[in-house]
Amino acid sequence: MLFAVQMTVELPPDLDPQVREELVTTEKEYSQKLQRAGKWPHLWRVVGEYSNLSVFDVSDNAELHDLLWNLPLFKYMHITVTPLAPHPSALAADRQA
Ligand SMILES: O=C(O)CC1=CCC(=O)O1
Repeated sequence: MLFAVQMTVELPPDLDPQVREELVTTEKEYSQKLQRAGKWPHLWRVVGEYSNLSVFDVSDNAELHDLLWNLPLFKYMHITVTPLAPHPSALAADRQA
């Protein structure tokens, strides 16, 4: 199942810089592990915002929930999830859900 997920990061301005660095580093490691596993096939920056637009390829809602819940930056994110279905006019196979 494919889901479009937008994650907008809102770190507290007074967050300790070292904590911030550790969070960003562990977030990168976590996301790259999932990208290599094929669970997170698209990760795009939303231009001009501390936000990304991602596509997840997971078995079900529960798997997506677990992956998002375990994001190191989860508690500093506003997340919206959009379930995707195949579009009848889509040509590219990788655009099918
Ligand atoms: O920078 C972001 O958009 C948050 C994020 C998600 C995966 C990652 O590496 O950073």
